[in-house]
Amino acid sequence: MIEARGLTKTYGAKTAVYNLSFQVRPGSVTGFLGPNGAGKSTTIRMVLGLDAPTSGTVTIAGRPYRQLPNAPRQVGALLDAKAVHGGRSARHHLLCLAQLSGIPKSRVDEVLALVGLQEVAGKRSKGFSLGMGQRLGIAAALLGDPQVLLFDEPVNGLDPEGIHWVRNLMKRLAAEGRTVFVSSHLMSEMALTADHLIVIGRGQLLADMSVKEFIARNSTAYAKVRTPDDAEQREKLTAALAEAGAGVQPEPDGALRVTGLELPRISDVAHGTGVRLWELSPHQASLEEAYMQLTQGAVDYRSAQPPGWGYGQPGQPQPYAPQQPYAPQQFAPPGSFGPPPAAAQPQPAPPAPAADPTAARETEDR
Ligand SMILES: Nc1ncnc2c1ncn2[C@@H]1O[C@H](COP(=O)(O)OP(=O)(O)OP(=O)(O)O)[C@@H](O)[C@H]1O
Repeated sequence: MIEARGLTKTYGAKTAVYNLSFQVRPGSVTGFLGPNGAGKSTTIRMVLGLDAPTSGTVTIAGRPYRQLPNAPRQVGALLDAKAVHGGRSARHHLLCLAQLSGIPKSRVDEVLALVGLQEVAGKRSKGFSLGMGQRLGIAAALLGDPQVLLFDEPVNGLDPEGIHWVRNLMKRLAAEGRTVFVSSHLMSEMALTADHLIVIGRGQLLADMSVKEFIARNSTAYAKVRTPDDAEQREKLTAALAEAGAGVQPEPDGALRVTGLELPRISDVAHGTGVRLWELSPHQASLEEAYMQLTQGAVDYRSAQPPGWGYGQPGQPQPYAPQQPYAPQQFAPPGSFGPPPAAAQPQPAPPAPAADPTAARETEDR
């Protein structure tokens, strides 16, 4: 198990991670999510003893990484797949690592086979594609047959077959009772791979719960209602639904997104106003939508998108919206067809978040 308690890391005036406490348990895949600059890599580096916490602790099996006896056989990590001596072959690279950690040579061919690199094992890794480099990094992480595995963006650069392979590998490792901690930006992939999520924003914990609970808490179920293609009918129904207490938003495809009323009630209202329905279907947000909802106030870098794009309410401008203060653990109650989660209430400001995303990184500890 990995356990962080009050983990904090500052670089000069910059607080990268603040008071983070969580546990990563064996037997499941735990996804580690957060917008760019949230502090994921810094956290992983502290778990691995590569950065020292400013305060707080993080342990693996009860000890800080640096105090673990024979750490490479207990903990495997993929951090930066490019951090390989390009002049060495894949086999040579793994042999060097094995030798340094007292791992038998025979294990090298085992992991090469496991990641599907046997045929190119004698080739210099500088000629490797991004995907092959990722596989080599994963092979290195598995070398010591460790119980605890950390993967920072493991599917980066992999093709669909590779992504599928990594997904199954993570699940298999967890099913063997290992602790698997994976950071990723690919929500759709995390939804398929992870059992549990730890989400951070601006260095602070936003959520620590199962994927299912995360989606239920951070998204609002809604009904999609489609009338015949007739503006008058649609307006009539919109007015009647609003009068019955529903929230109604037009969707880009002409349908209506209705919250706050159960499906039978929507049907009754439509019937009462004499509007025919061509569609009345329940919808639940995806992990990606739930994640966007939760982290919208914790992103440092936001790109311009046309209004109506993404999960926000159609018509409300997304681009250049002022950053909302975010409220860790503030959720709309789970439930069907409720109103959209209330905007996060202002919280005490997190300590010294980066105001200027273009500010140069300090190089301390790197
Ligand atoms: N050595 C350093 N010196 C100064 N600031 C740093 C250093 N390392 C990280 N930071 C800052 O700490 C914050 C967290 O960075 P970190 O790389 O941990 O985020 P991340 O969640 O891994 O981001 P990404 O998803 O973009 O990889 C960022 O604002 C980053 O600029």
